[in-house]
Amino acid sequence: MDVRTVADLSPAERRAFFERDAGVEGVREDVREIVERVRAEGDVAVREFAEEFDGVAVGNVDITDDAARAHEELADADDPVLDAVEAAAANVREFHERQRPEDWRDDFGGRELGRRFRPLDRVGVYVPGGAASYPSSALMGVIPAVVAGVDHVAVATPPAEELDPVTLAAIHEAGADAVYQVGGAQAVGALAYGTETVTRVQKVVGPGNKWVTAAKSIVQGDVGIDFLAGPSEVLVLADETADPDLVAADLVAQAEHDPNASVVAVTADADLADAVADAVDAQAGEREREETIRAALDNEASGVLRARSMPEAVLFAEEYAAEHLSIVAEDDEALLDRITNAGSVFLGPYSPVAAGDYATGTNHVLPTNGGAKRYGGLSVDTFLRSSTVQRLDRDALDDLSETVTSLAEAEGLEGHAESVRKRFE
Ligand SMILES: NC(=O)c1ccc[n+]([C@@H]2O[C@H](COP(=O)([O-])OP(=O)(O)OC[C@H]3O[C@@H](n4cnc5c(N)ncnc54)[C@H](O)[C@@H]3O)[C@@H](O)[C@H]2O)c1
Ligand SMILES: N[C@H](CO)Cc1c[nH]c[nH+]1
Ligand SMILES: [Zn+2]
Repeated sequence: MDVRTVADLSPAERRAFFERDAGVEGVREDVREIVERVRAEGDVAVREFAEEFDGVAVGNVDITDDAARAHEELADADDPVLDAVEAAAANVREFHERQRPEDWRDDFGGRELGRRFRPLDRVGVYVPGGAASYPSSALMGVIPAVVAGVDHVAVATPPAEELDPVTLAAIHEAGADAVYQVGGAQAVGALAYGTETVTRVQKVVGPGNKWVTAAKSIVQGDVGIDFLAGPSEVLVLADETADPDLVAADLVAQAEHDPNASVVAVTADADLADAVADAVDAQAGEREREETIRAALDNEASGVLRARSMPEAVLFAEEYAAEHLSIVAEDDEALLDRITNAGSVFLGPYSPVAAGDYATGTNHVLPTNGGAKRYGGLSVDTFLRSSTVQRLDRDALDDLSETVTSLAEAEGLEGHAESVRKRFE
Protein backbone atom coordinates (compact mmCIF):
# COMPACT_ATOMS: atom_id res chain seq x y z
CA MET A 1 0.00 0.00 0.00
CA ASP A 2 1.17 3.52 -0.64
CA VAL A 3 1.38 5.96 2.24
CA ARG A 4 -0.42 9.23 1.55
CA THR A 5 -0.08 12.54 3.35
CA VAL A 6 -3.21 14.06 4.89
CA ALA A 7 -2.21 17.59 3.88
CA ASP A 8 -1.73 16.56 0.22
CA LEU A 9 -5.13 14.92 -0.24
CA SER A 10 -7.12 16.54 -3.03
CA PRO A 11 -10.72 17.68 -2.34
CA ALA A 12 -11.93 14.61 -4.27
CA GLU A 13 -9.76 12.30 -2.15
CA ARG A 14 -11.04 13.91 1.05
CA ARG A 15 -14.63 13.45 -0.12
CA ALA A 16 -13.91 9.79 -0.87
CA PHE A 17 -12.90 9.33 2.78
CA PHE A 18 -15.44 11.55 4.49
CA GLU A 19 -18.50 10.99 2.27
CA ARG A 20 -17.92 7.28 1.68
CA ASP A 21 -20.97 5.15 0.89
CA ALA A 22 -19.47 1.63 0.64
CA GLY A 23 -21.22 0.96 -2.67
CA VAL A 24 -24.73 1.56 -1.31
CA GLU A 25 -25.71 4.31 -3.78
CA GLY A 26 -24.70 2.15 -6.74
CA VAL A 27 -27.26 -0.55 -5.89
CA ARG A 28 -30.08 1.67 -4.63
CA GLU A 29 -32.30 1.41 -7.73
CA ASP A 30 -31.91 -2.39 -8.00
CA VAL A 31 -32.71 -2.69 -4.32
CA ARG A 32 -35.79 -0.50 -4.64
CA GLU A 33 -37.15 -2.98 -7.20
CA ILE A 34 -36.38 -5.97 -4.96
CA VAL A 35 -38.13 -4.35 -1.99
CA GLU A 36 -41.17 -3.37 -4.09
CA ARG A 37 -41.51 -6.88 -5.46
CA VAL A 38 -41.39 -8.40 -1.99
CA ARG A 39 -43.98 -5.88 -0.83
CA ALA A 40 -46.29 -6.74 -3.74
CA GLU A 41 -45.68 -10.49 -4.11
CA GLY A 42 -44.65 -11.68 -0.64
CA ASP A 43 -43.26 -15.21 -0.33
CA VAL A 44 -43.25 -15.77 -4.11
CA ALA A 45 -40.72 -12.95 -4.54
CA VAL A 46 -38.75 -14.10 -1.47
CA ARG A 47 -38.35 -17.56 -3.04
CA GLU A 48 -37.43 -16.17 -6.46
CA PHE A 49 -34.74 -13.92 -5.02
CA ALA A 50 -33.37 -16.80 -2.95
CA GLU A 51 -32.87 -18.72 -6.20
CA GLU A 52 -31.39 -15.73 -7.99
CA PHE A 53 -29.03 -14.34 -5.34
CA ASP A 54 -28.38 -17.26 -3.01
CA GLY A 55 -28.75 -20.13 -5.49
CA VAL A 56 -31.13 -21.93 -3.13
CA ALA A 57 -34.59 -23.39 -3.75
CA VAL A 58 -36.20 -22.50 -0.45
CA GLY A 59 -38.94 -24.78 0.83
CA ASN A 60 -40.18 -23.57 4.18
CA VAL A 61 -39.17 -19.95 4.81
CA ASP A 62 -39.84 -20.43 8.52
CA ILE A 63 -36.88 -22.24 10.11
CA THR A 64 -37.64 -21.54 13.77
CA ASP A 65 -37.60 -25.24 14.65
CA ASP A 66 -34.30 -25.80 12.79
CA ALA A 67 -32.64 -23.24 15.06
CA ALA A 68 -33.77 -25.03 18.21
CA ARG A 69 -32.68 -28.38 16.73
CA ALA A 70 -29.23 -27.08 15.69
CA HIS A 71 -28.69 -25.78 19.23
CA GLU A 72 -29.68 -29.13 20.71
CA GLU A 73 -27.44 -31.07 18.33
CA LEU A 74 -24.37 -28.96 19.10
CA ALA A 75 -25.09 -29.40 22.81
CA ASP A 76 -25.52 -33.19 22.45
CA ALA A 77 -22.24 -33.36 20.55
CA ASP A 78 -20.49 -31.31 23.25
CA ASP A 79 -19.23 -29.09 20.46
CA PRO A 80 -16.78 -26.58 21.98
CA VAL A 81 -18.01 -23.87 19.64
CA LEU A 82 -21.20 -23.83 21.72
CA ASP A 83 -19.10 -22.92 24.76
CA ALA A 84 -17.77 -19.95 22.80
CA VAL A 85 -21.29 -18.94 21.75
CA GLU A 86 -22.47 -19.17 25.37
CA ALA A 87 -19.46 -17.30 26.76
CA ALA A 88 -19.89 -14.47 24.24
CA ALA A 89 -23.66 -14.41 24.86
CA ALA A 90 -23.12 -14.11 28.62
CA ASN A 91 -20.80 -11.11 28.17
CA VAL A 92 -23.17 -9.42 25.73
CA ARG A 93 -26.11 -10.01 28.11
CA GLU A 94 -24.20 -8.66 31.12
CA PHE A 95 -23.17 -5.47 29.30
CA HIS A 96 -26.66 -4.87 27.94
CA GLU A 97 -28.43 -5.58 31.27
CA ARG A 98 -26.57 -2.51 32.57
CA GLN A 99 -28.28 -0.39 29.89
CA ARG A 100 -31.87 -1.11 30.97
CA PRO A 101 -33.25 2.24 32.13
CA GLU A 102 -35.49 2.56 35.20
CA ASP A 103 -38.83 4.34 35.05
CA TRP A 104 -38.76 7.42 37.30
CA ARG A 105 -41.08 10.04 38.83
CA ASP A 106 -39.97 13.15 40.71
CA ASP A 107 -41.59 16.10 42.38
CA PHE A 108 -40.79 19.35 40.56
CA GLY A 109 -42.53 21.61 43.14
CA GLY A 110 -46.07 20.25 42.91
CA ARG A 111 -45.58 19.00 39.39
CA GLU A 112 -45.01 15.27 39.50
CA LEU A 113 -43.06 14.44 36.34
CA GLY A 114 -41.50 11.27 35.10
CA ARG A 115 -40.41 9.04 32.30
CA ARG A 116 -41.36 5.43 31.56
CA PHE A 117 -39.81 3.00 29.13
CA ARG A 118 -41.64 0.24 27.30
CA PRO A 119 -40.29 -2.26 24.78
CA LEU A 120 -41.37 -2.42 21.17
CA ASP A 121 -43.76 -5.30 20.46
CA ARG A 122 -42.27 -6.83 17.30
CA VAL A 123 -38.79 -6.33 15.89
CA GLY A 124 -36.85 -7.92 13.06
CA VAL A 125 -33.12 -8.62 13.38
CA TYR A 126 -31.11 -9.19 10.23
CA VAL A 127 -28.28 -11.69 10.76
CA PRO A 128 -25.92 -11.56 7.78
CA GLY A 129 -24.46 -14.62 6.13
CA GLY A 130 -23.22 -14.38 2.59
CA ALA A 131 -19.47 -14.21 2.32
CA ALA A 132 -19.05 -15.37 5.94
CA SER A 133 -21.42 -16.68 8.60
CA TYR A 134 -22.28 -14.44 11.55
CA PRO A 135 -23.37 -16.19 14.75
CA SER A 136 -21.83 -13.24 16.61
CA SER A 137 -24.23 -10.83 14.87
CA ALA A 138 -27.15 -13.01 15.99
CA LEU A 139 -26.07 -12.48 19.61
CA MET A 140 -25.48 -8.75 19.08
CA GLY A 141 -28.88 -8.17 17.46
CA VAL A 142 -31.17 -10.44 19.45
CA ILE A 143 -29.84 -10.18 23.02
CA PRO A 144 -30.43 -6.42 23.46
CA ALA A 145 -33.99 -6.87 22.14
CA VAL A 146 -34.63 -9.67 24.64
CA VAL A 147 -33.09 -7.63 27.47
CA ALA A 148 -35.34 -4.72 26.51
CA GLY A 149 -38.33 -7.05 26.85
CA VAL A 150 -39.48 -7.11 23.20
CA ASP A 151 -42.37 -9.55 22.91
CA HIS A 152 -41.62 -10.96 19.46
CA VAL A 153 -38.06 -11.00 18.10
CA ALA A 154 -37.87 -12.31 14.54
CA VAL A 155 -34.60 -13.08 12.76
CA ALA A 156 -33.97 -13.17 9.02
CA THR A 157 -30.79 -14.76 7.72
CA PRO A 158 -29.79 -15.83 4.20
CA PRO A 159 -30.83 -19.27 2.98
CA ALA A 160 -28.25 -21.92 2.14
CA GLU A 161 -28.30 -25.52 0.96
CA GLU A 162 -27.01 -26.27 4.44
CA LEU A 163 -27.69 -23.58 6.98
CA ASP A 164 -24.79 -22.86 9.33
CA PRO A 165 -25.58 -24.75 12.57
CA VAL A 166 -23.54 -22.35 14.70
CA THR A 167 -25.51 -19.32 13.47
CA LEU A 168 -28.78 -21.19 14.07
CA ALA A 169 -27.67 -22.21 17.55
CA ALA A 170 -26.61 -18.64 18.37
CA ILE A 171 -29.98 -17.30 17.19
CA HIS A 172 -31.69 -19.79 19.51
CA GLU A 173 -29.32 -19.16 22.41
CA ALA A 174 -29.96 -15.42 22.09
CA GLY A 175 -33.70 -16.02 22.47
CA ALA A 176 -35.29 -15.27 19.09
CA ASP A 177 -38.98 -16.16 18.77
CA ALA A 178 -39.08 -16.74 15.01
CA VAL A 179 -36.41 -17.41 12.38
CA TYR A 180 -36.79 -17.00 8.62
CA GLN A 181 -34.41 -18.02 5.86
CA VAL A 182 -34.38 -14.94 3.71
CA GLY A 183 -31.36 -12.76 3.00
CA GLY A 184 -30.32 -9.46 1.51
CA ALA A 185 -32.69 -6.67 0.48
CA GLN A 186 -35.56 -9.15 0.21
CA ALA A 187 -35.20 -9.96 3.93
CA VAL A 188 -35.44 -6.30 4.86
CA GLY A 189 -38.51 -5.91 2.62
CA ALA A 190 -40.15 -9.02 4.11
CA LEU A 191 -39.65 -7.84 7.70
CA ALA A 192 -40.74 -4.29 6.88
CA TYR A 193 -43.95 -5.15 5.00
CA GLY A 194 -44.67 -8.75 5.99
CA THR A 195 -45.36 -11.72 3.71
CA GLU A 196 -47.62 -14.76 4.04
CA THR A 197 -44.93 -16.32 6.27
CA VAL A 198 -43.01 -13.39 7.71
CA THR A 199 -44.76 -11.29 10.36
CA ARG A 200 -44.44 -7.56 9.77
CA VAL A 201 -42.32 -5.85 12.44
CA GLN A 202 -42.16 -2.33 13.87
CA LYS A 203 -38.40 -1.97 13.51
CA VAL A 204 -35.75 -3.66 11.37
CA VAL A 205 -32.24 -3.73 12.83
CA GLY A 206 -28.92 -5.36 12.11
CA PRO A 207 -25.91 -5.22 9.84
CA GLY A 208 -25.34 -6.32 6.29
CA ASN A 209 -23.68 -5.70 2.96
CA LYS A 210 -24.48 -2.91 0.51
CA TRP A 211 -27.76 -4.53 -0.61
CA VAL A 212 -29.03 -4.93 2.97
CA THR A 213 -27.93 -1.40 3.84
CA ALA A 214 -29.57 0.16 0.79
CA ALA A 215 -32.79 -1.72 1.62
CA LYS A 216 -32.83 -0.39 5.18
CA SER A 217 -32.41 3.15 3.89
CA ILE A 218 -35.35 2.60 1.51
CA VAL A 219 -37.83 1.10 4.00
CA GLN A 220 -37.10 3.57 6.79
CA GLY A 221 -40.13 5.75 7.32
CA ASP A 222 -42.50 2.86 6.58
CA VAL A 223 -40.82 0.98 9.43
CA GLY A 224 -38.31 1.98 12.08
CA ILE A 225 -34.68 1.09 11.55
CA ASP A 226 -31.72 1.25 13.90
CA PHE A 227 -29.27 3.05 11.55
CA LEU A 228 -27.18 2.05 8.54
CA ALA A 229 -24.73 -0.67 9.62
CA GLY A 230 -23.05 -1.51 6.34
CA PRO A 231 -19.69 -2.96 5.29
CA SER A 232 -17.21 -2.89 8.18
CA GLU A 233 -14.78 -0.08 8.90
CA VAL A 234 -11.86 0.60 11.17
CA LEU A 235 -9.66 3.62 11.68
CA VAL A 236 -6.49 3.17 13.75
CA LEU A 237 -5.07 6.33 15.28
CA ALA A 238 -1.50 5.53 16.29
CA ASP A 239 1.64 7.21 17.56
CA GLU A 240 5.24 6.03 17.45
CA THR A 241 4.68 3.59 20.33
CA ALA A 242 2.35 1.42 18.21
CA ASP A 243 3.46 -1.95 16.87
CA PRO A 244 2.99 -1.76 13.08
CA ASP A 245 2.25 -5.49 12.81
CA LEU A 246 -0.65 -5.20 15.25
CA VAL A 247 -2.03 -2.08 13.57
CA ALA A 248 -1.86 -3.90 10.22
CA ALA A 249 -3.53 -7.00 11.68
CA ASP A 250 -6.54 -4.93 12.79
CA LEU A 251 -6.82 -3.32 9.34
CA VAL A 252 -6.59 -6.69 7.57
CA ALA A 253 -9.14 -8.22 9.97
CA GLN A 254 -11.87 -5.70 9.09
CA ALA A 255 -10.89 -5.74 5.41
CA GLU A 256 -11.67 -9.46 5.21
CA HIS A 257 -15.39 -8.81 5.76
CA ASP A 258 -16.29 -7.35 2.42
CA PRO A 259 -14.74 -5.84 -0.73
CA ASN A 260 -16.63 -2.68 0.28
CA ALA A 261 -15.06 -2.56 3.77
CA SER A 262 -12.93 0.53 4.56
CA VAL A 263 -9.79 0.48 6.67
CA VAL A 264 -7.54 3.39 7.61
CA ALA A 265 -4.43 3.99 9.71
CA VAL A 266 -3.43 7.57 10.49
CA THR A 267 -0.31 8.63 12.34
CA ALA A 268 2.13 11.50 12.57
CA ASP A 269 5.07 9.09 12.60
CA ALA A 270 6.51 8.56 9.10
CA ASP A 271 8.37 5.36 10.00
CA LEU A 272 5.26 3.84 11.54
CA ALA A 273 3.18 4.72 8.45
CA ASP A 274 5.69 3.01 6.14
CA ALA A 275 5.93 -0.05 8.41
CA VAL A 276 2.12 -0.38 8.65
CA ALA A 277 1.75 -0.16 4.86
CA ASP A 278 4.39 -2.88 4.37
CA ALA A 279 2.88 -5.09 7.08
CA VAL A 280 -0.62 -4.77 5.57
CA ASP A 281 0.70 -5.92 2.18
CA ALA A 282 2.54 -8.84 3.75
CA GLN A 283 -0.34 -9.97 5.98
CA ALA A 284 -2.95 -9.66 3.21
CA GLY A 285 -0.93 -12.20 1.21
CA GLU A 286 -1.12 -14.67 4.09
CA ARG A 287 -4.90 -14.61 4.49
CA GLU A 288 -7.42 -16.99 2.88
CA ARG A 289 -9.62 -14.03 1.99
CA GLU A 290 -6.80 -12.21 0.23
CA GLU A 291 -8.95 -11.22 -2.72
CA THR A 292 -11.60 -9.58 -0.53
CA ILE A 293 -8.92 -7.92 1.60
CA ARG A 294 -7.10 -6.46 -1.41
CA ALA A 295 -10.37 -5.14 -2.84
CA ALA A 296 -11.15 -3.45 0.50
CA LEU A 297 -7.64 -2.00 0.71
CA ASP A 298 -8.10 -0.56 -2.80
CA ASN A 299 -11.22 1.31 -1.76
CA GLU A 300 -11.02 5.07 -2.04
CA ALA A 301 -11.98 5.27 1.64
CA SER A 302 -9.09 3.00 2.74
CA GLY A 303 -5.45 3.96 3.22
CA VAL A 304 -2.42 4.53 5.39
CA LEU A 305 -2.05 8.23 6.05
CA ARG A 306 0.66 10.41 7.49
CA ALA A 307 -0.38 13.55 9.33
CA ARG A 308 1.88 16.49 10.17
CA SER A 309 0.97 16.19 13.84
CA MET A 310 -1.21 14.09 16.13
CA PRO A 311 -3.81 16.92 16.37
CA GLU A 312 -4.11 16.74 12.57
CA ALA A 313 -4.47 12.94 12.81
CA VAL A 314 -7.21 13.38 15.44
CA LEU A 315 -9.07 15.85 13.20
CA PHE A 316 -8.95 13.31 10.38
CA ALA A 317 -10.35 10.60 12.68
CA GLU A 318 -13.12 12.96 13.84
CA GLU A 319 -14.17 13.79 10.30
CA TYR A 320 -13.98 10.11 9.26
CA ALA A 321 -16.29 9.06 12.15
CA ALA A 322 -15.34 5.40 11.93
CA GLU A 323 -17.46 2.44 12.93
CA HIS A 324 -14.48 1.20 14.97
CA LEU A 325 -11.80 3.54 16.25
CA SER A 326 -8.64 1.99 17.63
CA ILE A 327 -6.27 4.29 19.53
CA VAL A 328 -2.78 2.98 20.06
CA ALA A 329 -0.72 5.75 21.62
CA GLU A 330 1.18 6.58 24.74
CA ASP A 331 -1.57 8.86 26.05
CA ASP A 332 -4.60 7.21 24.46
CA GLU A 333 -7.04 8.79 26.95
CA ALA A 334 -5.86 12.30 25.98
CA LEU A 335 -6.54 11.50 22.31
CA LEU A 336 -9.91 9.98 23.19
CA ASP A 337 -10.84 13.19 25.01
CA ARG A 338 -10.64 14.99 21.68
CA ILE A 339 -12.85 12.47 19.84
CA THR A 340 -16.63 12.59 19.65
CA ASN A 341 -17.37 10.67 16.44
CA ALA A 342 -16.80 6.92 16.74
CA GLY A 343 -19.07 3.87 16.92
CA SER A 344 -16.92 1.86 19.32
CA VAL A 345 -13.49 2.75 20.66
CA PHE A 346 -10.64 0.30 21.33
CA LEU A 347 -7.87 1.56 23.58
CA GLY A 348 -4.35 0.21 23.75
CA PRO A 349 -2.45 -2.65 22.16
CA TYR A 350 -4.45 -5.41 23.89
CA SER A 351 -7.85 -4.29 22.65
CA PRO A 352 -8.08 -5.60 19.11
CA VAL A 353 -11.31 -4.79 17.30
CA ALA A 354 -11.91 -8.54 16.95
CA ALA A 355 -12.33 -8.79 20.74
CA GLY A 356 -15.30 -6.42 20.53
CA ASP A 357 -16.56 -8.12 17.38
CA TYR A 358 -17.07 -11.31 19.35
CA ALA A 359 -16.76 -11.25 23.04
CA THR A 360 -16.02 -8.18 25.18
CA GLY A 361 -19.77 -7.69 25.57
CA THR A 362 -20.09 -4.36 23.75
CA ASN A 363 -22.28 -4.40 20.66
CA HIS A 364 -20.67 -4.83 17.26
CA VAL A 365 -23.67 -3.55 15.31
CA LEU A 366 -22.42 -0.03 14.69
CA PRO A 367 -23.04 2.85 12.28
CA THR A 368 -20.87 3.01 9.17
CA ASN A 369 -20.34 5.63 6.45
CA GLY A 370 -19.92 8.43 8.99
CA GLY A 371 -23.19 7.62 10.79
CA ALA A 372 -21.25 7.79 14.07
CA LYS A 373 -21.52 11.58 13.76
CA ARG A 374 -25.23 11.20 14.46
CA TYR A 375 -25.86 7.84 16.14
CA GLY A 376 -24.50 5.37 18.62
CA GLY A 377 -24.47 1.62 18.05
CA LEU A 378 -27.15 -0.95 18.77
CA SER A 379 -28.20 -0.97 22.41
CA VAL A 380 -31.15 -1.74 24.66
CA ASP A 381 -32.46 1.79 23.88
CA THR A 382 -32.85 0.77 20.23
CA PHE A 383 -35.73 -1.48 21.31
CA LEU A 384 -37.47 0.89 23.72
CA ARG A 385 -39.87 3.77 23.39
CA SER A 386 -40.31 6.24 26.19
CA SER A 387 -43.30 8.23 27.42
CA THR A 388 -43.23 11.19 29.75
CA VAL A 389 -45.81 11.42 32.54
CA GLN A 390 -47.18 14.39 34.53
CA ARG A 391 -49.62 14.86 37.37
CA LEU A 392 -50.33 18.41 38.66
CA ASP A 393 -52.16 19.31 41.82
CA ARG A 394 -54.43 22.38 41.94
CA ASP A 395 -51.71 24.68 43.28
CA ALA A 396 -49.19 23.52 40.70
CA LEU A 397 -51.62 24.24 37.86
CA ASP A 398 -52.45 27.61 39.42
CA ASP A 399 -48.73 28.44 39.47
CA LEU A 400 -48.39 27.51 35.80
CA SER A 401 -51.64 29.00 34.53
CA GLU A 402 -50.31 32.47 33.73
CA THR A 403 -47.40 31.00 31.75
CA VAL A 404 -49.65 28.63 29.82
CA THR A 405 -52.41 31.11 29.04
CA SER A 406 -49.95 33.84 27.98
CA LEU A 407 -48.13 31.51 25.60
CA ALA A 408 -51.41 30.05 24.30
CA GLU A 409 -52.71 33.53 23.53
CA ALA A 410 -49.41 34.48 21.90
CA GLU A 411 -49.88 31.48 19.62
CA GLY A 412 -53.50 32.44 18.94
CA LEU A 413 -54.72 29.19 20.51
CA GLU A 414 -57.56 30.41 22.73
CA GLY A 415 -58.90 26.91 23.37
CA HIS A 416 -55.65 25.94 25.06
CA ALA A 417 -55.88 28.94 27.41
CA GLU A 418 -59.56 28.22 28.19
CA SER A 419 -58.85 24.58 29.04
CA VAL A 420 -56.68 25.86 31.89
CA ARG A 421 -58.93 28.74 33.06
CA LYS A 422 -61.99 26.48 33.20
CA ARG A 423 -60.40 24.48 36.00
CA PHE A 424 -60.58 27.51 38.27
CA GLU A 425 -64.12 28.69 37.45
N1 LIG B 1 -21.62 -2.34 10.54
C1 LIG B 1 -21.84 -3.40 11.29
O1 LIG B 1 -22.28 -3.26 12.43
C2 LIG B 1 -21.55 -4.78 10.78
C3 LIG B 1 -21.58 -5.89 11.65
C4 LIG B 1 -21.38 -7.17 11.12
C5 LIG B 1 -21.20 -7.32 9.75
N2 LIG B 1 -21.19 -6.23 8.94
C6 LIG B 1 -21.12 -6.33 7.50
O2 LIG B 1 -22.15 -7.22 7.08
C7 LIG B 1 -21.83 -7.65 5.79
C8 LIG B 1 -22.13 -9.10 5.61
O3 LIG B 1 -22.12 -9.29 4.22
P1 LIG B 1 -22.37 -10.66 3.55
O4 LIG B 1 -22.37 -10.40 2.08
O5 LIG B 1 -21.44 -11.67 4.10
O6 LIG B 1 -23.82 -11.10 4.04
P2 LIG B 1 -25.27 -10.39 3.91
O7 LIG B 1 -26.19 -11.29 4.62
O8 LIG B 1 -25.21 -8.98 4.30
O9 LIG B 1 -25.59 -10.45 2.37
C9 LIG B 1 -25.93 -11.63 1.73
C10 LIG B 1 -27.12 -11.37 0.84
O10 LIG B 1 -26.76 -10.41 -0.16
C11 LIG B 1 -27.63 -10.57 -1.24
N3 LIG B 1 -26.92 -10.39 -2.50
C12 LIG B 1 -25.73 -10.93 -2.86
N4 LIG B 1 -25.45 -10.58 -4.15
C13 LIG B 1 -26.46 -9.81 -4.58
C14 LIG B 1 -26.75 -9.13 -5.82
N5 LIG B 1 -25.90 -9.20 -6.85
N6 LIG B 1 -27.89 -8.43 -5.91
C15 LIG B 1 -28.75 -8.36 -4.88
N7 LIG B 1 -28.55 -8.98 -3.70
C16 LIG B 1 -27.41 -9.68 -3.55
C17 LIG B 1 -28.18 -11.97 -1.16
O11 LIG B 1 -29.57 -11.88 -1.06
C18 LIG B 1 -27.59 -12.57 0.09
O12 LIG B 1 -28.54 -13.29 0.82
C19 LIG B 1 -20.37 -7.28 5.55
O13 LIG B 1 -20.33 -6.14 4.73
C20 LIG B 1 -19.87 -6.95 6.94
O14 LIG B 1 -18.80 -6.05 6.89
C21 LIG B 1 -21.38 -4.98 9.43
N1 LIG C 1 -16.53 -6.31 12.49
C1 LIG C 1 -17.94 -6.54 12.32
C2 LIG C 1 -18.66 -5.21 12.50
O1 LIG C 1 -18.27 -4.32 11.54
C3 LIG C 1 -18.51 -7.55 13.30
C4 LIG C 1 -18.00 -8.94 13.14
C5 LIG C 1 -18.70 -10.09 13.17
N2 LIG C 1 -17.83 -11.10 13.04
C6 LIG C 1 -16.63 -10.60 12.97
N3 LIG C 1 -16.72 -9.28 13.00
ZN1 LIG D 1 -15.23 -8.01 12.26
